[in-house]
Amino acid sequence: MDISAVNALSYEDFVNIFGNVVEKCPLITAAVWTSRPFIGLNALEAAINEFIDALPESGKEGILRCHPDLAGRDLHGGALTRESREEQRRAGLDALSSAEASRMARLNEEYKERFGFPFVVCARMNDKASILRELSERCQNERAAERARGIAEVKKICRLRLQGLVLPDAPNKL
Ligand SMILES: NC(=O)N[C@H]1NC(=O)NC1=O
Repeated sequence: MDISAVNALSYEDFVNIFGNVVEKCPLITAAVWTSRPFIGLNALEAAINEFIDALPESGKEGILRCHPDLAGRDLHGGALTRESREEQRRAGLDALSSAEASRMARLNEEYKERFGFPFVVCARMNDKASILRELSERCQNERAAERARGIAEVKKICRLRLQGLVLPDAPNKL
């Protein structure tokens, strides 16, 4: 779909198509519909990022809490969104050894216990080894730094999901 097709969508269709670019947060999509017309994919992404940045810290934590654990119960129970399942599969998280799976589960719990929100990382820019390493390192951070880091990862996930739905902006004709 190109950007003019995106701009022509009703809000119902817009939310149906883009409602999960931020995991389980269709409210964000519904809010940015008002900012149409978008001049391109980057403008749509910028509107989403601005909305997120304007939220109070509790709202940002709320976004993080909408994310499923990586390699967690939802992956094994088949309860993930289509997008999350595909991202976790590509990173190899559906094929962990039992040692890797128990390490991931233990670190995820430790992280949630410490911060009160789940560990979020852009799985498509990682593999299982880098995810485990990062999870272990980030458990040592301060809460505010982790909140900001998690939101930065949400934005990366969002960009890749948007790119899967919208054609890239045409290069500038100078
Ligand atoms: N917890 C977490 O990072 N989940 C997300 N990461 C990602 O790439 N897809 C997700 O659902």
